[in-house]
Amino acid sequence: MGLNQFYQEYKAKLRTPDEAVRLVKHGDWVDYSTGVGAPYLLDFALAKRKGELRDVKVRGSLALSPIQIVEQDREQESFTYQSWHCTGYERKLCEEGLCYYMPMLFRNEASYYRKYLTVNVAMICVAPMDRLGYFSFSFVNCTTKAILDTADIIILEVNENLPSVYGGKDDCIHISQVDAVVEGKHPPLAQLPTAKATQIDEKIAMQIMPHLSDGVVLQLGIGGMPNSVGKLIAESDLKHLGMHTELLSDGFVELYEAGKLDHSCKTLHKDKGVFGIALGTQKLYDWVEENRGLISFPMDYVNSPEVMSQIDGLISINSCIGVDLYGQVSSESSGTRHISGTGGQVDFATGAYMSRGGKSFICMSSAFTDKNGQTHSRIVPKFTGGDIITTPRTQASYIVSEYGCVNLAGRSTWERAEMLISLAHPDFRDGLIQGAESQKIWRRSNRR
Ligand SMILES: CC(=O)SCCNC(=O)CCNC(=O)[C@H](O)C(C)(C)COP(=O)(O)OP(=O)(O)OC[C@H]1O[C@@H](n2cnc3c(N)ncnc32)[C@H](O)[C@@H]1OP(=O)(O)O
Ligand SMILES: CCCC(=O)O
Repeated sequence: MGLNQFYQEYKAKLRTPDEAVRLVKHGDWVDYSTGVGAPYLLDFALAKRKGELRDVKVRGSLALSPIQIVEQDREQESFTYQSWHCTGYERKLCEEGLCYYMPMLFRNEASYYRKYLTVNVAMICVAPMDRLGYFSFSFVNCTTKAILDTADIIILEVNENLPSVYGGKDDCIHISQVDAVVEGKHPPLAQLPTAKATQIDEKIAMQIMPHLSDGVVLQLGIGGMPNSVGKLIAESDLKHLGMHTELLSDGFVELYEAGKLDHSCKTLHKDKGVFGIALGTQKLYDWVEENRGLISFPMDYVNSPEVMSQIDGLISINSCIGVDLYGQVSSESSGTRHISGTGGQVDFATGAYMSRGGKSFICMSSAFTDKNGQTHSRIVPKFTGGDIITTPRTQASYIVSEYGCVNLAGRSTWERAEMLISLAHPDFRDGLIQGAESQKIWRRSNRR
């Protein structure tokens, strides 16, 4: 078989975006690829069919740029959009009733597709085809293969800005498996810069440092705080660190540049950093491109607690919106206001617990100041406003604020209340004690 054959097949399947989106029918479920790999040309073309199509449901995730089927159809005449994990943009859409969240555990998302979901048309962005007819999923291994395996019709959008990225499993698709290909000019890749570390972030990171040692394997979650911890580790004396993370973010580039990250002590995938999706700045994207020290895997592998149980010293660092005195962790909503998603938080809390020497840290500043300048304690007696519980109290382990670090695992209700109140801002402690007393989780002998 001549190599030229793949180019011929590519040419035969090449369509304009307008031609390709003609494959969508009334009532279809359409899947868009995730994050920095979201389709751009196909989205614009599909949005042009507003008013003509009826009841088309589009699934997406971690959208960093405006989604045209939403923006061009705010009346939802033709399209309904739902997301597996909301960015700041999608959270605003949720508030306007233009986006609906799909609850999930990231390790299970692929199996939802394989077991239950219908995908009539998959629209997936990929790197340009290689000489053997393969398209790399680039920065978005994630759940891409499961979506494609489920889809009746596969349309690839080649994004010239997406590089080929090495993967251990489910990281590419062959031209022979595809129905249509589109190509065209794309804007530069969207970036998600890490927020600058605050003094409170640094104090929180200081609470975690005594739990780390040479050779530990890190997972850093989404948001400013986990990345601040990464920065502090980069400035420490720690060495020979490893990476096994769902989200590969800029914090890891800092660790690499500081000479800390060589994966040499890993008990699984020694010498290789493992990730599911890369999302950050162009500096991160440049580092990941054809980097033989990194391998992407699908989320049902990266986030599998059984896989994590084979990694000694797995340290998971994530953040949350608030915690109640029972130890329930809310990380994806504030009351009924949807903010982000469960993502991999529960997967990593479970897996780090199963890792020999592993630990799961969930971090927060003790208080939050809202847009009106009002300060609220993140530690509350109980959740009352519809706040979604992300990590249940049975799975919560180390909780960290700038005032300390406590381990809730195995602790009774009164011990939890006492430990969590010790993490609260002093201004809120008396109120929390009163709450604990009225909820009958405060011992007479508890410290005041
Ligand atoms: C496993 C891996 O490798 S990655 C997986 C880890 N995944 C998770 O942990 C999933 C759940 N966690 C998350 O989604 C994030 O870590 C978060 C949301 C908890 C924090 O992320 P950050 O980006 O640091 O959040 P940030 O401080 O910017 O707040 C996000 C929004 O929540 C709002 N918010 C945050 N805390 C509160 C609060 N206590 N009350 C009300 N609103 C709040 C903020 O105002 C902001 O809203 P805005 O965009 O309208 O201004
Ligand atoms: C990729 C980030 C999603 C999550 O929070 O798990």
